[in-house]
Order: sequence, then structure tokens, then C-alpha cells
Amino acid sequence: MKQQGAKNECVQVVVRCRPLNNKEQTGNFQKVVDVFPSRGVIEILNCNESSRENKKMFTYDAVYDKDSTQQQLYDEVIRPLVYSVLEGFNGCVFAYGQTGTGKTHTMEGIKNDVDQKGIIPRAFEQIWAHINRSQNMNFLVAVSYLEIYMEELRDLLKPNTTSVLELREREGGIVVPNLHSVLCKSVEDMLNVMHMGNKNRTVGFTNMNAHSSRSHAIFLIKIEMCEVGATLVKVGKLNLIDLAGSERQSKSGATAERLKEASKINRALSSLGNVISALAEKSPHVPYRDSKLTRLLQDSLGGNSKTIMIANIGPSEFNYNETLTTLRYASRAKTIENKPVMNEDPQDTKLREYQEEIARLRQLITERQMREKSVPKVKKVKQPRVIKREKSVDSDEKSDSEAEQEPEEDEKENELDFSELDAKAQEALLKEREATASLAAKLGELENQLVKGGKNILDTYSERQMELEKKMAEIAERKKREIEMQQQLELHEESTMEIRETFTSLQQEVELKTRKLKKCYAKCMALKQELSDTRDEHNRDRRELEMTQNELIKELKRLLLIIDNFVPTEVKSRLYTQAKYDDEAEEWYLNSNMMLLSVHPQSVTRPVADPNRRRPMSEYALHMIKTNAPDAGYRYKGENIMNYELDMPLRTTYEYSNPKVSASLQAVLAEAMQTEDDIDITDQSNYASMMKQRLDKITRRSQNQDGGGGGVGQQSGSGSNGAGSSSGASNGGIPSSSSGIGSGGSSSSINGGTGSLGGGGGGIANGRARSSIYNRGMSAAPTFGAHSTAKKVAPPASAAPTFPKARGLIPK
Ligand SMILES: Nc1ncnc2c1ncn2[C@@H]1O[C@H](COP(=O)(O)OP(=O)(O)OP(=O)(O)O)[C@@H](O)[C@H]1O
Repeated sequence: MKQQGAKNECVQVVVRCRPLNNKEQTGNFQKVVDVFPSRGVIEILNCNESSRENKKMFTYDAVYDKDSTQQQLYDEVIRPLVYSVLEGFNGCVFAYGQTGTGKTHTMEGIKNDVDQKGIIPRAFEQIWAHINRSQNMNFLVAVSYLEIYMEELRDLLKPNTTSVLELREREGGIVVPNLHSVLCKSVEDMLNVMHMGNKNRTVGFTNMNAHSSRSHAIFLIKIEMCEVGATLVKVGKLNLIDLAGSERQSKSGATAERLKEASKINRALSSLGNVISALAEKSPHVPYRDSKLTRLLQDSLGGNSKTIMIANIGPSEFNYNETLTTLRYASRAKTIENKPVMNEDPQDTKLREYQEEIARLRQLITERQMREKSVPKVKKVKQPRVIKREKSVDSDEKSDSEAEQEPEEDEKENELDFSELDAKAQEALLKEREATASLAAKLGELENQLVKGGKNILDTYSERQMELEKKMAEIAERKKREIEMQQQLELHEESTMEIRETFTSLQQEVELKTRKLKKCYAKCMALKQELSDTRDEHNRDRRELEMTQNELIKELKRLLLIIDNFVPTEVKSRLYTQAKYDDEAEEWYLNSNMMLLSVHPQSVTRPVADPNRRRPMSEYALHMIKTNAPDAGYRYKGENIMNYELDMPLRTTYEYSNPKVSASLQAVLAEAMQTEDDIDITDQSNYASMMKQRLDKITRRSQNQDGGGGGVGQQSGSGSNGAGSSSGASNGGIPSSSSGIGSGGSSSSINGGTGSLGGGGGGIANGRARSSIYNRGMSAAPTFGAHSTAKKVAPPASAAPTFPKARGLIPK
């Protein structure tokens, strides 16, 4: 890229003070800001301090008070910058300041109000007035509109797009590759784009502003220009930025979502402050990478751009601290130096692309026309209408009436003697014509995108208007110089005072020196005051940050509580192990596929099937369909599955059946379940003997059935009871495999360590005993049941065993 005029130029800083608003008026807040437009000076008084010495003074390139108009600000400050953009420079205007101080009012203004329209619509008018005045120039004007919301870039012209916008560093500066841009051909086109984007901008209510911008909005205008017939393209880029306002949680009353927004806004703005400070101090490291905003402003602050910062402030004592902070940042920004260069002949211009394509299409069309002419017997081939129109514009010779006659003539000329051509030639000719027509249409479309300068000059601007504009620009320039000179004069006055003085007496010299000393002392005090102010401000910022941090920690705890209690542990641990935090991008990523987590919920949506397409088929499936194999069923058919019955899967389970129990155990069970004899729990001696009898009877019968073997539950061990002892206790008659029925040996603890009914027997008995105990009351009985321990129920060794009135419990 060829670069010209690489001369350092400071960021131009302008301060605008809005009028007191209703809240401030009704709250009887004092006005603490004095604006002196003729000197470019702002004075701010701290009402808490008693002495007037505490007035602070700041000097800027220009200052505007409450009576300033939008027109005045534009003509004096912005117009020259936009003019530079139209010459091929990069330009940037950004509005900075506390929330509710008039940034949006300054940048956009009030819709449909001619006097109150802001910088952006006025810039549109200037751009198009210039284009319409420029003879023999081709222009291509493209606009984009984006916002940075919660540290995320959003395309305001394509709000529903799912692709994530990223900032990239290219040779020409910082760019956003996927950003949608719209080609415009008039002021109205640009206004429509702006209004469309504004509708998508994030705004919200706070105590400080009912329509507070919750994002930084950047309106980008790219103007490519080139003389007709020349190849040298110039590119001017204009960034118009309405920043979100800094706010204190205590004042804005932000909670929940608003608080999160505010913390992101304040962070980005404080990183902007750090960049300004680093540039002002000429620090070797400038922290552009700290936020998306500073990266986007990289060119505008310390780079290739002419930049204007508009610092908006409020006049009331209520906002004293915030106003002072804004004034300090603005003052620092004045010292930032940029190196604006004219963008001549850059590589990737659309205009050159278009011009090359137009030339190629023209060449193609001419070649085709030549070929068509060479077809025998063809009188004349129809020429594309666009070309004719093009020629008429170029030469400016044909009148409108002539142009109207053209189609008729064309048609007559194009009557072809098809009968004399053979069929093949006719077909080829028709095809050729179609192709030529489509090329001509494409050519027309491309030419339509380009804007030719110098068309509506008489419609839009009269000579007098142009003259007026020139004069206004001159006045603005003079005013600027006047302010500069005034400021320099004030600066020099101090240093030359001593030289100018001639002392007639020693007394006079002493007086003068005393005056000087007093001034120096006042300066020293002012610096001390500034130091203490800065300390206070730092403390306030810290407190504010702590408050925000507390709120965010509370929110985090709430979310963690939800995760701990409602998200399954395995999902949680998977997320914890797979999610990684990217410090650079300040986002969470899922390790496996690098999908963004909650930050971009839209990007983790599942893919959707295309309803217009049939599902893909394998070779095998196609083969099966073709062979129509009976066992293939519907499996390989791609038709509407709703019309088919479901294929039932093969059953892989069995019906439930009771487990098989051996005959001997069945007998024991049946006997135990007999209801004929109710046991009286009080008659313990009777109960014991009766139970013994019953047991004997059962075992005898069992022995007869099974052909001998050991007796029931002839436990080998004597003391152990409980779960462990039950296994393998049975021998002969009662198999131990019946553990599924009862609850194991724990029930046998009733025997108090004297032995137990083995295995299955114990289990069965336990089941019955429990129900019986619970049914009949346990007052006189020890604790029974599956959970009772041997210790609890074991009677003293000497005492006669007591048993509850329960069936199936068999004392040994
Ligand atoms: N110079 C001005 N003259 C008259 N009214 C103004 C002026 N500046 C701002 N206002 C009014 O003050 C209110 C707040 O202005 P605006 O919304 O532009 O503030 P902001 O700085 O963009 O706030 P935020 O940062 O919250 O978006 C609006 O009602 C606006 O009309």
C-alpha cells in the first residue's frame, strides 16, 4: 500500500456538557461545571471544599456547553474529519463519558428531528453531498454495524447469525472478517441501515438513564473511490462509536443482569483508560489486548487514524466524581499521537475487484457479439441494453427521447432470418444469445452497485449552499485557531511576566516574588489535592469493584448450589474435567470439540436434519431394496415411515416364575404356616413344650420323606449366630440354598448363642416372627426383627428362654 502524509497528529479532544436534567433540577443539585467555549476551558468546582482555590481547570481542543447545537458541533469538529475520510484517510469519532451524559444524543441524535439529528446522520449527508458533487469518480460505499455486548461482538445487521465474530489483525489494521456489510447508494439507504441496527442494539433501564446503552456500538463506513478510467483506488474508513457509559452500581441501581453488564462495561472502559494512560505516558507496552473494545480502537488510538474523542459530562454536583474522572481521561487523551496516512492503492478493494470484473464481462460480451455477427445470414445481433445505456452515460450525448426509441429499433434490427439457418445453427445461436444476455445482466448488476459521482449536483446543492458550506468551514477553522492561540497566550503569559516586569524598588520585587510564591504554593496545593482526589477515586473504584465482586460471588454460589444439587454427579464431573477456561478469550470451552459453553449457547445446539432431503443410503441398502429380499422388510426403505407398522423387536426376557423350593422345605413351610394353634405369649412354659412337639413332628416327617440324614438345623457350632452362621448350617434335610426366602441368620439370634436353626430355616422363621411380633405387640418380648442384634435380645444364660407369641419361631 502506498502511504502518504505520514505526519503525527494528536487525538482531538472535545468536551460537551449537557444541561441539568429533570432529576437534577428537582433534586436541587448545584451546577459545578463552567464551560468557556472561546478558550476551550472547563472549570469544575468541588462543593465539599470550602475555598474557591479548589476549582479545577482543564483545557481541550474545543468545549461545548448546554446551549451548543448539534449543527455547531458537527460543522466545527466533525466536518473536517469526514472530509479527510473522503480523501482516503481513516477517521474515528468516539463518544466517552458517564451514563446519561448524552453520548447517544451526540452520536445519533433524535430521530426525525432535523435540528437534533446527531453526528452519524449528518456524516451520511456530508458523504453523499460530496459523492454527488464529484465528477468523473466511481464510488463504492459499504456500511456495517456491530456492538460489543458483554465482551462479545454482535452483528447488528444480522442479529440472528450463529457464527461467532472475531477480531483479526491484518495488514490494514484490525478487522472483523465475518461482519456483514451493506452497499449503500444514498443517504436514505444509510439511514435505513442505521435504524435497523439500532433496533437490534442492547438498551436497558437504569436509575441514571431510561434508555441506557448496554453495549458499545460501532458504525463502520468504508468508502472506496477511483477516477473513471483510472486504476488507483483510495479507501477512506470512518468509525463512529457510541460507547456504553461508565456507571456506579450504587447510583445506577444495577442488579442481576444489569450488574453483570455494568461490570463488563466498566472493565472495558477501564481498559480503555489504561490504554489512554499508557499512550499518554509513552509506555513501551500498551495493553490493547485487555478488551475487545481497545483492540477495535487500536488503530484509532496510536495508529493510522485521525481521531476525535468527544467526552460527555453532566454539570451537576451529584456527578462530581464521575465528571472529574472523565475530564482527567479526556485531558490525558489529548497527548496521544496518531500517524494518519492516506490509504492509496490497497490490495483488497472491492472497487478494483468490481472494475476488473466489469472490464472482463465487457470483453466477453464484445467477443460474443463478434462471433454472433460472423454467423451467416444474421443481420444484426441484439446488443445488451446495459452497454448502450452505459455508453449514453459516458458520452452524455443521447437525449431521453432517443433512449426511448432504442428498444423498438433494437427489435426490428434483431429480426433474424432463422429460416435460412439450419436447426443446429439456430440452436447454437440461441444459446449464444442467452449466454450473452446473462452476461449483460451480470454486468448491469455490477455497474449498478457502483455509484457514479456528479449526478444530482443541481438537485441537492445549489451554488449558494456550497458557498455557505465553504464559509462555515473557514469560520470553524478560524475559531479553532483562535482557541489554540488563546491557550498558547495564557501559557506564555506566566513565563514572560517576570521578564516584562522592571523593578523600580526592592519592595516591588519582593511583592512580585511573593505573588509568584503564592501562585506556586497554590499550584502545589492543587497537585496535592489532585493526588488525594486520585487516591479517593481509586478507593471508590475499589469499593465499587468489591461490591460487584460480592454480588457476582453470590450469584456464583447460587449457581454452584444448583449444580451440586440438581446436576447428576457424572455429568458434573465430566463437565469439570472437559471444560477448559481460555484466559485469552475469557471464555469456557469444552475440551473435546472446543464448543463454547454457556457463553455461546446458540453454538451448542444440536444439528437439525434437513427435512427436504432423504436420508443417505448405503450401497448395501440400495442393493437390498433392488433385490427386494423378503427378510429386508421395511428396513431399507426410505419412504415415509409413518405409513409403516413398527417392527417389533425379539423378546430377550422371560416371564417371572417363582423360584423352585425343595419338597422338604415346602413341607416345613407349610407346617410353619399352619394357623391352627395360636400361641399365647403369656403362657411361656406351655409354649416352649408345644413348640418342641411341633418341631419334633415336622423333623420326623421330613426324615421319613428324605430318607434319613441329620435333623433340622443341627447346628455344628454352638455360640455363633447371625448372618455368618446361617450359611451351610443345614445338613441333610434342609438345604441351605433357601436363603432367598428369609433374611438370613440374623433372626436366629433369638437363640441367645445356644445355636440356631440353620440357613433357610432361620430365614423363614424370621419372616414370620417379625410379622407376628408387630401384629401382636412387643411389650413383653425382646426386640426382634432383621435389624435386632444378638446382644440386644440375648437372655441371660441361666434364665429360661422366653419367646414371643409367634408362629415359626422354634426354640432349641
Ligand atoms: N446536549 C443535550 N441537550 C439536550 N438533552 C440532552 C443533551 N445530552 C443528553 N441529553 C438528554 O439526556 C438523556 C440521556 O442521554 P443519552 O441517552 O444520550 O445518554 P448516554 O450517555 O448515551 O447514556 P448511556 O451511556 O446510559 O447510554 C436523553 O434524554 C437526552 O435527550
